[in-house]
Amino acid sequence: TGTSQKDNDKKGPTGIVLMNLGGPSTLEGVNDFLTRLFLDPDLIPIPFQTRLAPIIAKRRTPKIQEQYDKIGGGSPILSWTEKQGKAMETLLDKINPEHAPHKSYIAFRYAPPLTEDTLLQMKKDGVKRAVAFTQYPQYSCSTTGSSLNELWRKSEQIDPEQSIKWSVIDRWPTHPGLIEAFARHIETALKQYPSDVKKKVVLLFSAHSLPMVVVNRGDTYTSEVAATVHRVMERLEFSNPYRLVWQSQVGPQPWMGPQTNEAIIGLGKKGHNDILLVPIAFTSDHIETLFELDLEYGHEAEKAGITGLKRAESLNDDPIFVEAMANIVKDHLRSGKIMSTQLTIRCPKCNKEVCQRSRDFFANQNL
Ligand SMILES: C=CC1=C(C)c2cc3[nH]c(cc4nc(cc5[nH]c(cc1n2)c(C)c5CCC(=O)O)C(CCC(=O)O)=C4C)c(C)c3C=C
Ligand SMILES: [Fe+2]
Ligand SMILES: [Fe+2]
Repeated sequence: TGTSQKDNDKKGPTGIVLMNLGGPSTLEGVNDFLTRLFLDPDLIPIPFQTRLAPIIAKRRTPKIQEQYDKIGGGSPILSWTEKQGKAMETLLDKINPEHAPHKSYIAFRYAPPLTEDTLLQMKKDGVKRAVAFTQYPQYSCSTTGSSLNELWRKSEQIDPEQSIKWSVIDRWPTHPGLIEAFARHIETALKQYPSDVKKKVVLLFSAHSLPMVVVNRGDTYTSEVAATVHRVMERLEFSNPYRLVWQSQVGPQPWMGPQTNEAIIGLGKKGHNDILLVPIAFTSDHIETLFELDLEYGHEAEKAGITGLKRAESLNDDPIFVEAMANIVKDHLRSGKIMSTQLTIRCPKCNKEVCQRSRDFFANQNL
């Protein structure tokens, strides 16, 4: 009929918004990146935040600039995300023609492209249906929760008429494609060890740590990371000894442990010379893999006499991983669900109701 033809004309592409923390592409971008990060109460609540955040960021900038300098002058996360998005989009048009054309967008929380710029671009492109697809496989209020809250706030400003209908993929810690990609990267890395030590290599899964105050208010991140690890080990038929450890804690308060660097040294003391680090909570390379794991811990291990420390490659633009991304989106779009899960409940001690707020926003959408 005439009406449905008109509706089709107005349809526009299906927008797939890849949400992540982001990183500074250049050294000049480090201060802005850190300022946005320390301004985020969903990540770090600080008293007098708007006044103190720029001061803390400025003080920390030289140290972090030095780290980005050592990994090539900036974070590679934007270029990896662009590659992943383009490849996913092409694949989706093939495997999911009923929602074609798909168009991928990026919304970083602390570095360009920021949520507001992406929303403006989506309106320009005539997007009416969009999926907020977190790039953190495991949910945390401090990461995906923060990104969803930002999307909620900026949508109210930029799209008050709600011309874009949203749905959310908020976690995918045990997706078979993700597990397969991790498992293959581990198998590839294990081949670099001599055949007589291969079975003895300790797989040290390493995830970004979380402050214990966040863990203790019921954040699901740590258990979802453990779920990923368990599935990967199942897929590998528990071929090697393994542990889950936590890296990159900042500041003096208690964080989830054991710490990755202490675990490496501890294993060394017990006579384990062959250790494979597996970054398990972030899919692309970033400062934590390239600087902290490779350079910093690599150096510490060397000093302790450990000669067999290696790292599994990040998933980056691995076709198996990109296929997993496309399948996650396809299954989600076909399910007709507004949230990929309904697990995002109010944090018992989270006064800001960060998770609840984003759920209410998306639950009110009529797809
Ligand atoms: C799944 C990943 C991450 C979780 C969980 C996470 C929680 C978290 N982080 C901070 C504080 C900082 N994080 C910083 C950098 C940073 N964080 C992640 C990932 C997670 N963070 C990444 C990938 C990066 C680096 C980006 C890159 O390009 O490499 C920083 C800035 C760097 C620094 O100053 O050391 C801070 C600060 C908290 C407090 C937190 C949980 C509440
Ligand atoms: Fe972090
Ligand atoms: Fe919360």
